[in-house]
Amino acid sequence: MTYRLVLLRHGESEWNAKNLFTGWVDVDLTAAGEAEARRGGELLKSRDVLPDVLHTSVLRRAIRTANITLDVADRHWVPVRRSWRLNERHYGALQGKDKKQTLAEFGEEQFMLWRRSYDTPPPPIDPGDEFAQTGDARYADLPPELLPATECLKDVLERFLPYWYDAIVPDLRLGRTVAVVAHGNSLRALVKHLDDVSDDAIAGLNIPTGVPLVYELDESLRPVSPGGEYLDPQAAAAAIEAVKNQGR
Ligand SMILES: O=C(O)[C@H](O)COP(=O)(O)O
Repeated sequence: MTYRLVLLRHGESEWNAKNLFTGWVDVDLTAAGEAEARRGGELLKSRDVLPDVLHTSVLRRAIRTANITLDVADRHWVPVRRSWRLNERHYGALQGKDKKQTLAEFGEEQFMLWRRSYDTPPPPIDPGDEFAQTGDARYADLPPELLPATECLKDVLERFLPYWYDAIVPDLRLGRTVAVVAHGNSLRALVKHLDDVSDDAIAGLNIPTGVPLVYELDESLRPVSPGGEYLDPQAAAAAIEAVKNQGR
């Protein structure tokens, strides 16, 4: 038996369009991002990849992408579960900063370390910063030690995996087609786990906005085809290049 998993990064957000580091700042989709979400739903419907359950983060750009995509695929009625554990990587003191300016100020090596390395987090955000999540109601029940001030990708994987094993895997084992609608870096963390990508090689992996990535998983929940299959490979390749070159 194989298990079907659909990964989808939210559509273009307002801060993606402005080239700002976003992290846990709760920005909305742009009109283009909404159109990407609709296209994602059309692709799922046309390829008969129909989610039976969906897991997403507690951030608007992912939640709205999930709602639009499900609606277009006529799957608006399936259960949706939300967790902070699927949030984008917390970008620390870089939240709200311009990517181009950050590259110019700190140079290529530091920029790439903060943006794409496995275990180098950006500087922590000050709790009083306008882009910090201090007092955010959605994290009120979170033990303080779990609320990040910054994260590297390793941190994201460590807080994602409990949800993967406790919430997503049981849905897969029931034979359900499971959609995970999340963020560029939380999905990079999951892909690293699924495809066993090395700590060095993960720096070269980028996830496009709005293009469904379908994995068929074997009994050990390992991909039958490493890397999965984008339902629109051409759109995915173009969007991946755009993500890779952000800030340049
Ligand atoms: O949080 C952000 O800034 C974006 O969603 C992801 O940004 P990145 O592709 O620069 O990591």
